[in-house]
Amino acid sequence: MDLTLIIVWITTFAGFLLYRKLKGIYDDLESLGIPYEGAMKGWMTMFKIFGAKENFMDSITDQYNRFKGQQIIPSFSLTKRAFMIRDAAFIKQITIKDFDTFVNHDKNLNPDMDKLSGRMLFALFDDEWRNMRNILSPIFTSSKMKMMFGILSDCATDFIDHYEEKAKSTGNVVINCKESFSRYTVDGICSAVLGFKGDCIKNEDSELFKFTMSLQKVDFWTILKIIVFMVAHKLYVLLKLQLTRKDVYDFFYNAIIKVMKEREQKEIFRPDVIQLLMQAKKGQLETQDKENEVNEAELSNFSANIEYDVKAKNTKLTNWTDEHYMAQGMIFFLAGFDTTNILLQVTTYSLAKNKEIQQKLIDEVDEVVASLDGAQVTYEALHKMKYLDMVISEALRFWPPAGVITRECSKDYNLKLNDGKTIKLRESDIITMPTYAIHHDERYYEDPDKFDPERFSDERKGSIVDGAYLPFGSGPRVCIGSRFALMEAKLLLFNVLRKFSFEVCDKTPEKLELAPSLTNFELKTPIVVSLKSRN
Ligand code: HEM
Repeated sequence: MDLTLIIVWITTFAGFLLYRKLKGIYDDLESLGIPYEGAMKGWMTMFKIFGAKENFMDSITDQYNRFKGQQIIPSFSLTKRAFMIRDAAFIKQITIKDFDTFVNHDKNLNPDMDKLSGRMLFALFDDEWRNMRNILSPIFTSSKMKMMFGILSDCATDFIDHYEEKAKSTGNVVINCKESFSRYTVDGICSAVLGFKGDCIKNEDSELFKFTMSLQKVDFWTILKIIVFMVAHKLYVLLKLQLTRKDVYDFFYNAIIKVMKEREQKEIFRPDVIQLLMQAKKGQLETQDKENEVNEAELSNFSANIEYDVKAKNTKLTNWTDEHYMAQGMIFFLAGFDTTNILLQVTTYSLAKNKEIQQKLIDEVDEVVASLDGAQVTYEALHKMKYLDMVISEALRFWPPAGVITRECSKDYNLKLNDGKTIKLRESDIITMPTYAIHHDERYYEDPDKFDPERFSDERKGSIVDGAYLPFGSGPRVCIGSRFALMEAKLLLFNVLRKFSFEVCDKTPEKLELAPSLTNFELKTPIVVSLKSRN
C-alpha cells in the first residue's frame, strides 16, 4: 500500500471516530435547555477551524454575537462538553471566587501528549501547578523586573540604532511590524530568559530568527497528531507520538540544562531567568526581596497581574525533572515573544491611525526625555508614564493577544442563571471565556470598536466592570509574565517615539482582518507602517 493511501485511511478513520465522539457530546448538550444550534453546526465549525477555512477567533466572536441575551452557551471541543461564558460576573465567579473548582486549563494538554509542552506551567494541574507557580512567581516580582530592565533596554537601543541607520538618507523607513517587532521580542526573550544575545535585529539572515518563526507554524501533521491524541489516546501513546520537534527539544536542552550546568561549574552569574531558575531549583528564590522591591502603587501598570497566594495542600516538592525546567524556559520563550509582538503591532497600528492620540503620547515621551538629561530612561520613570499605560491598556483591550481563556471544571457545579434556571456543570467540562468578544461587548464598553485610551484614565478606569477586562486572564491562574511583557512593550514604544513617529503608508491596511488560521492573530494583510524621523 502506498503512503498516500495509508494517510487517507488514517485520516478517514480518525474523522469517523471524531464524528462519533462529537455527536455524543453535542446530543448531551441539547438536553441542558440552553440555546443549541445542533450537532451539524458544531461539526461544521470544527471542520472550518481545523481545515483553516475560518479564523478560530472569528468563529468564537461570531458565535458569541449570535447569542445576545444569553449568559452561557455551548462551545466547541473535540473530546469534552464545552461552554462559552457570555457574562462578566460568571467570569469573576469561575476564575476568582470558585477558583478551587476551576484551577486547571484543559487537561488534554498533559505529559502524555507532549513531554515538554505537557509540563509547562500552563499545563500543570492542581497541587503540581500550585507548587510550580510558587517556585516561579518570585522570578516576575518588580525587583526582578528591575534587574532585567537593563538587558531589555539594550535590545530597544539595538532596535533604534538599526532603524536610525536605515532612515539616515531619507528620514524614514518602512517596516513590516510583525517581522520587526518579532526580532526585538526574540532578542529580548533570548537575553532576559535564556541568557544569550539573539542578535536578530541586526542580523537579517539570523538562523535563530528563522527557527523561532518556525515554532509558530501549526502544520498538517501537528493537527493530525492532536486529533489522534484526542480520539485514540492509547494509540497515540503506543506510537510514542510527541508534538515537540526533535530540533526544538534539543534547542531547549542546550539553552537551559546545558547552560545551567556550565554556569554551576564555572560559577557564572548573569541577571536573567536562567539564573533565577537555577536558584528556584535549589529552593533559594525568595518572594520577598523587600530592599529592592518597587512600590507598585506608584507605578502605572493597569493591566499587570496581582499575584494570589496559591498554597498547595501537598507542599512536598514534586520530583521536578530537567524536562520540567526545560518546559518552563520553553513557555517563557514562546509566550514571551509572540504575545508581546502582537501587542506592539496593534499599538503601532492604532497610533499611526490616530494622530491625536500619538501626539499626546509623544508629548509625554518628550517630557520624560527632558527630565532625563540625556540619560537612558529608568524603570521608575517609564512606569510612571500614565498616558503610555493608558494606550497600552487600550491596545490590550482592543486586540487581546491571547483571545480566549479556558478552565476545566473539576467537580459537579451549579451555575445559577439570571432567569432562575441552573446549569449543572460536570467534572472535565471545559469553560471558554472569549476575551476579544467580551472586550468588544457594548454592555461593558461604550463604542467598543473605537480605540480610546481615555477609558483607562484615573477618572474612568474605576468603572470597568470586574471580569470584563482580561488581557492577561483572571484570578490566581493569571499570566505570570504580565510585568515582563508590559516592560518590554513600553520600553520599545518609548525609545521609538523618542526618535520617530508612526505614519500610515500606502501598504498600511485600511482595517485589520484575520486570515483563516488556527492561530489567533494571523492577518490577511500584514501591518506595515513608516517610521518617520522626528529630527
Ligand atoms: C502581551 C503579552 C502577554 C499576554 C497578552 C499574555 C496573556 C496570557 C493569558 C491570557 C494567559 C492565561 C491566563 C489565564 O488562564 O487566566 C497567560 C498565561 C501564561 N503566560 Fe502570558 N501573556 C503575555 C506575555 C507573557 C510573557 C512575557 C510570559 C513569560 C515570560 C508569559 C508567561 C505565561 C505563563 C507561564 C502562563 C501560564 C500561567 C499559569 O498557568 O499559571 N506570558 N498569558
